[in-house]
Amino acid sequence: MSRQGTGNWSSGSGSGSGGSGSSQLPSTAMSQSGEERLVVAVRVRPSTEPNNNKCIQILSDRALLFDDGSKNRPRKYVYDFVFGESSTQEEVYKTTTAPLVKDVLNGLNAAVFAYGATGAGKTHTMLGPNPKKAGTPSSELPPKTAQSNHGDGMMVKALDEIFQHVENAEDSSKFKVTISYLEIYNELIRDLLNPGGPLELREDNRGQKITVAGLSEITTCSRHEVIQNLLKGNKARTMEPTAANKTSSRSHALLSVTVQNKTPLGTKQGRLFLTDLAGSERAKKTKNRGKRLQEGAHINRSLLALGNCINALSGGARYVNYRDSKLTRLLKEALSGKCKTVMIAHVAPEARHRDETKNTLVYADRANHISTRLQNAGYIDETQNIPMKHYQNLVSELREEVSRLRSKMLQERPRSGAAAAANNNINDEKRKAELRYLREQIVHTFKQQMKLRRKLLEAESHLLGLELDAERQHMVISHWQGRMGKLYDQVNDEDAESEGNTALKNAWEELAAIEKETKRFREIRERTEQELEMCRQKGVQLEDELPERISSDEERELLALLCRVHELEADKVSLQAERLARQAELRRRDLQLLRAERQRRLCEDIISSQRRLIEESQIELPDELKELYGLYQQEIHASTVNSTIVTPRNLYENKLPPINSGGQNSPGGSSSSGSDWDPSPLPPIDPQNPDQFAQDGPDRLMGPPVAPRLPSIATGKRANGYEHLNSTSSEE
Ligand SMILES: Nc1ncnc2c1ncn2[C@@H]1O[C@H](COP(=O)(O)OP(=O)(O)OP(=O)(O)O)[C@@H](O)[C@H]1O
Repeated sequence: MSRQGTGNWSSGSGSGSGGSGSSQLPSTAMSQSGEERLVVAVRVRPSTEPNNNKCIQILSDRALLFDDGSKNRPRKYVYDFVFGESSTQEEVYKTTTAPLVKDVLNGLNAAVFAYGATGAGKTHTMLGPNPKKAGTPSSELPPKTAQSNHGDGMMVKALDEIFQHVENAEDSSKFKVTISYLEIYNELIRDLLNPGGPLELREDNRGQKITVAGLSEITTCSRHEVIQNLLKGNKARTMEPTAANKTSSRSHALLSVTVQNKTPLGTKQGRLFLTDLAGSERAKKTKNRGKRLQEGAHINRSLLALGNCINALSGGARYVNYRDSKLTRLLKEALSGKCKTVMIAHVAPEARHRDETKNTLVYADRANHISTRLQNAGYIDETQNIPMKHYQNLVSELREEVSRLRSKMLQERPRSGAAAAANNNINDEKRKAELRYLREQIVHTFKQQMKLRRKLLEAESHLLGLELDAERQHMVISHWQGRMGKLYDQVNDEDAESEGNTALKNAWEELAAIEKETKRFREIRERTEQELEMCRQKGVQLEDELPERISSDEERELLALLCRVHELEADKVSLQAERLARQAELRRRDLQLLRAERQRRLCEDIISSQRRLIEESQIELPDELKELYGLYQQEIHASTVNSTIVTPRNLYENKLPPINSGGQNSPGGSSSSGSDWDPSPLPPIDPQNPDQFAQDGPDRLMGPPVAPRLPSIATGKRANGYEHLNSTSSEE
């Protein structure tokens, strides 16, 4: 067993793809277009009341009736699956989680999360009955003596199946299974495998890769060990008795299982996220006070953030705010389409719980409308910072082709009748013409292949550019929406005249155009890939005809020529990829700079305001603060001393650097405390223009919205040389 202190929560390149894997999920969940709906199951826990006063009636394995207690007719709800009170853990597992486990073993990502009001049965489904008190689950026993593991929850069952698969594999040493297990309690992340202080959530500057700093990851080949750890983690989880549930989970628990499998093509990686959410609750009903009440508030807030994301996603919103809680940040990948996701909503059947039950059913109904486009299954990408996988694939394809041709060259082929005859009569005109024709055909196919490869690369690079443009517009939107206290909302036309609204409106429009363009180029890429595949097959077919028609030496010569062409092409693609990677990196850094600049401006804004407050209130500065101002002064001094050209402005800045962006104060300009450091050690501010910074502040920086670097897309064409990619034909 090994522990690592990394805790990379997002999946890296091991991304999901629809289609493969023997999914048992309903056909409605997967459409022909590759769009995938979030699968929603509803489980009704057994009633705890002897009377038969229930608000739920099961109609079928997909539908139920809900009676809201009013005079209205009971409402019918339809989901992907409905599990009644007598449903077993095994049934729930087989239908919801087992298909995902198969996908994970195939290198895809998948997630299951249990949702519902407190006491509705989430923990029972995910962990089994009484997980805190659980002694030895049956699954912990060696397989042959296991009597029954019917009670185990989805987590144990999934781990069990994964390890069974590994044990049954021809070479189990090629597999690596890693788990991490955390809880979010009162918006703090705790490691359940190695309990200690709260852990920090980090994300890369593109907001794509989420990591939990210091989270332990346990890598093991032993099923026994991993389940032991899971049980240990469950015991460490925060659970307290409440009026609503004797063993109420007061935290969200997130288990991540990563399976790596070494294959001849590289290491496949799939990841399964299993989440037991804390239950939503009503303070009145749970009678919670003090600490319990505070916990409840945190739980509800994060579930509200999750609900907002579900609403936004189900309504087809283009921008979804995952940032409102740690839970949504960690579940971003599960919700946003990078993996197959199943939500198991839990409800209590008793009439007295009808309000909570209704909320859950409506929530689940909304979630049922979320559809996403899954990404292809992936291999671990060593250069995760640069999305150049496509180029690497192309280069390795070409190299594979070279080695295939080489081995063909070395093969001793039996001379066919035609070839032998050819050797006997070297001047046979007909044979020569035939050979010429064949050669031309082969060369033509290879030329075509090269052309298609180039087209693919161009489309890929254009898509990369669009991705960065979209990122830029998202930054503008999040900036203005945050600034104006709005979330997810599109701009209302009525108040569109303010600067912020104009910036937002433009950014949304720009984003819509970028999305349209992205869709178009994805289609182009898909078509080109298909054409390339057809072309490749044609080439192979022509090569196979060679031995029938020409002599061994001629064949070798031709194959050697093709090898050379491929080698040159592979080198060229490598260089091209490197150049594009650098370009992409530069553009990404541009974005980082913009973001850093925005933060810097905000900091300066804060410092200036505080500074004004200090001076106006004539507060004596603490020594540490004086020291910090001194350092700040030195920093600016150093940067101006390093500047080679001395201008009146940096001469002035040497002496008295303004705290804000500088340059606006006239040399020797007045500060509220005088024109020099004495008596105040503080840099001057301009009392004539207190809003000077506000004018030059981050709003200015973020708006007017930053236009994409690529030429305008409003015309439907980008004047950057990509128009030709619209053509679907691979003809010259
Ligand atoms: N399907 C089921 N079969 C048998 N017992 C169940 C089932 N579902 C729930 N229970 C029992 O109901 C009680 C409450 O369930 P559980 O603790 O799983 O709810 P929960 O939704 O996780 O609540 P909380 O959000 O407060 O943690 C437990 O005693 C549990 O054993």
